[in-house]
This record gives sequence, C-alpha cells and structure tokens, in this order.
Amino acid sequence: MESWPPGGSGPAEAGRRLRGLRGADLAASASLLSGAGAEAGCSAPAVAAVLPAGGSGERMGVPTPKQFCPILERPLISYTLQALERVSWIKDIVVAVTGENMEAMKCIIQRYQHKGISLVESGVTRHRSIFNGLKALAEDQPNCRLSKPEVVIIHDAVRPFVEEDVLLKVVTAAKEHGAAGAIRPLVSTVISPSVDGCLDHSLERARHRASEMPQAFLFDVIYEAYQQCSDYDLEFGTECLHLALKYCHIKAKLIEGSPDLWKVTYKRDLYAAESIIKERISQQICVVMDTKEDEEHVGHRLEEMLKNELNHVKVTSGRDLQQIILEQCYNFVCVNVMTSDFEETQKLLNMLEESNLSILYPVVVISVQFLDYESVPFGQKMENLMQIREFAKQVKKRNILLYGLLVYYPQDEQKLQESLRQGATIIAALIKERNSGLIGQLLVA
Ligand SMILES: Nc1ccn([C@@H]2O[C@H](COP(=O)(O)OP(=O)(O)OP(=O)(O)O)[C@@H](O)[C@H]2O)c(=O)n1
Ligand SMILES: O=C(CO)[C@H](O)[C@H](O)COP(=O)(O)O
Repeated sequence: MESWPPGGSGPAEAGRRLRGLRGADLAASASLLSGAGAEAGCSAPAVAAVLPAGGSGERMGVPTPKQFCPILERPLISYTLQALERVSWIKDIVVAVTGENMEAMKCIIQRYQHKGISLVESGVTRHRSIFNGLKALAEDQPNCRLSKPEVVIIHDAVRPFVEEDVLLKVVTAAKEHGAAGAIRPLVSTVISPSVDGCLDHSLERARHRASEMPQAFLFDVIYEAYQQCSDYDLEFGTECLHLALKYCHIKAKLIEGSPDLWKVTYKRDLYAAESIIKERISQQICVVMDTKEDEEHVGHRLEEMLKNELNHVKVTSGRDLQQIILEQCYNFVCVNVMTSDFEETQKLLNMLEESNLSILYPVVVISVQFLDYESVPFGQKMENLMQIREFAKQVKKRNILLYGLLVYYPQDEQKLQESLRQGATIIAALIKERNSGLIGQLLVA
C-alpha cells in the first residue's frame, strides 16, 4: 500500500492529520488527493466511485426508474454524476445500470457531456449491482480501461446533492479505518413490532443514527467482503458498512453528513430536489443595461429595486459578461432603456448560445422594456416587441427561457416607484419559478 504522506506512520497518521476539515484545510487535503501534493513528496490514493443505478424505483410509483426522472428536464442521475465528476481527485466513476437502460444511460452521458464514466450491467439487488461495479474495478479484468483504486466510494445514483467536503471526509476516514460512511440523526424513532402487529420494543432514538451515503472503503476490504458474503446478504442486505464489519472485521468510521444527502425515494422527493436546484441556480443575477447613464436613471432604479426584493441574491452589472457567464450565472435581466427592440437581448442570447452554459441548467433571460408613451408610439412598440414569441421559441431549444417584461413609465414619481417595485417582483418570480409555460410572454408591471 502507498504511504500517504511519506514520513508519517502510514494511513492512520494521514487520517489523523486530516480529521475535522474546513476551509483552507479542505483545499489542502483535496490537493493531496488530486495529486497536487506530488512535488512535496506526497502520493495520493487512487480514488474511484461506484454508483448503483439499476433499481426500478417502485416506491416512486411512476413507470420511469427514479434515477432517470427529469428534474428541470434533466435526468436525476445526471445531477449525481455532475456532483462526482467535478471532484478532481475521483479518477473513475462506474455506473451500474440494467441492460434495458444501457442505451438511455449512454445518451445521457453524451448529451450532458459527462466524463470518465464507465458502465456495467446492474444486478437484481442493490448489493449485486455494487458488486458488479467493484468487479469492473478489480485487477485483471480483460478489455477494461479501469484500474484498481486504493479507495472506492460507493454512492447511490439517487442522492444528487453530495458535496466534495463529505466525499473527502469519508475517503480520508476510509484510508485510516478501512471503511467510513455518512450518517444523519434519526428523524423518527425506530420501533420493532411483534408478529401480532403490536409494539415489541422501541429503540432509544438518541443512541441510533440513519446510515446514508456516500460511503468509502479501502478497495481490498470491500471487494473481499463482497466476495465472501452469502447469497442471503446479496439478496436482502442493505448496508455495505455491515458487510465490511461482518466479513473483514472493519469497524467503519461514521461521519456526520448534511441533510441534503437524503435519498430520493418518493415522488415528493423529486419536488424537493427541484426546489433545491432552483434555489441554488437563482443565487446570482446579472443585469445588462443598454445605457451607462447616471445612477438616477430608471434602469438603475430597477436594479436597486431588484437588490431590495432579493436581498440574499448577488445582483451584478457593468462587469465583463463573458466572465460572468464563465462564473456560471444562470439569470440575466436585459434592461432596454434607449431602444424598443431586442438588439441588446439578441447579443446576450448569442453569447449564451455560444457558451454552452445552458447544457446543465435552464438559463433565464428577461428582456425589460419601458412603456414610455411619449418616445415611441405604443402600436409600433408592440409590433416590435411581439417578436419575442419567436425568439423565445428558438432559444428554448437551447434550454434558454426568454421572457418579456413591460414596465409602465409614468411621469408621476409615486406611480413609477410602484411600477418598478412590481417589475422587480415579477423578475424575482420568473427567476425562482423558471416556468417554461410563460416563455415568450410580455408581462406588464
Ligand atoms: N437492483 C438494484 C436496486 C437498486 N439499485 C440502486 O440502488 C440505489 C438505492 O436503492 P433504492 O433507493 O432502494 O432504489 P430502488 O430499488 O430503485 O427503489 P425502490 O426500492 O423504491 O424500488 C438506487 O440508485 C438504485 O438505482 C441498483 O443499482 N440495483
Ligand atoms: O442508505 C443506505 C446506506 O446504508 C441504504 O442501505 C441504501 O441507500 C439502500 O437503500 P435501499 O435499502 O432502499 O435499497
């Protein structure tokens, strides 16, 4: 086994040093795992992940297996893959899917540009699916580009919100202890019924925990456990940590996980997952203005109003648009003060289309016009603005949701204030909801 880092007393030493990671510690430890510590003489453990994704999702109660159910039109499993593949030190990801869904899975990988994924056929139970994934990683598999890792992460394909810090903690603890897994406090008390359907006994809730995912193992430990375990285990077992204990006498280290690690199981979990994703991608709004006039201008006043309406959201403007797109901002408000056409909006849409930003999440663009009767006749303005329906249809194909907003611009200061407030409320709602039924509409504030 490789020493990590050299000079320490092996895995245990490394684990002790990396316990309780936060901030800079996390970055430093992650760089050890990604190999960035090589110059300093550290050798990183090779880490791979196995994702069981061969279930039928009976409890979800829909014909599509839950891992393929769409959230904002993208299959759930793609979110989980994205969460794992953005972790630079995970070298390989093996996904176990049924033969029936193999082609669908290949299409998902291609469409959402996932990298470093290998597919294996799943088994009839979760344990059998995991075992198949491990076999693909084990040494001496013919025609296989995979190599045996030192540490393997096991993570359900239906837990999309796994973060790098918990992955790092379980991997580090697995290096030290042989096995590790995320846990959560129990929400409900666990009771044991007797055969007559009456209470036999109840467990003391504070002394027990819910076992969640991710889990990580020294590869040799978990592979040995799976090779030794009985058909009964493979058929009815639900806990990989237990296999390591039963067959390899390894007591797994338990790591407190976040509430977002829960497993999507019922239909309501899809709604919860969608809400979490929508909230995450609504945290930044970029305001693009066709004027750089003074702070008192109506466009800037709308921007200020938006900042008040969404006080926890970062509202940026006047910065390099390419850079903002690179930083993965998924919400744009294009404020047209000078013109009543879509020239500025079109420029923005072209940039977004070229950037591929919308491959993973729908990007919202709201084109704002001011209804100022004095500058352009209303009829002519509306004729121009109705083009938005066609633009919206076109860009929807690229997962860009384009909406129009007309803000009434009266002379009366109080009424103007009210229109701007209403405009900011509509913008906030469009961004939070990402309703594709409203694309191409001209909403009026
Ligand atoms: N034969 C199986 C059964 C389950 N899984 C996977 O194991 C994970 C967790 O299992 P679970 O939530 O029980 O999924 P399902 O078996 O699909 O759900 P249900 O029990 O409701 O049918 C899921 O990613 C699921 O796809 C698997 O790879 N192979
Ligand atoms: O959380 C777990 C980890 O130990 C479960 O055992 C795992 O997710 C399997 O779920 P299920 O029993 O529903 O297939």
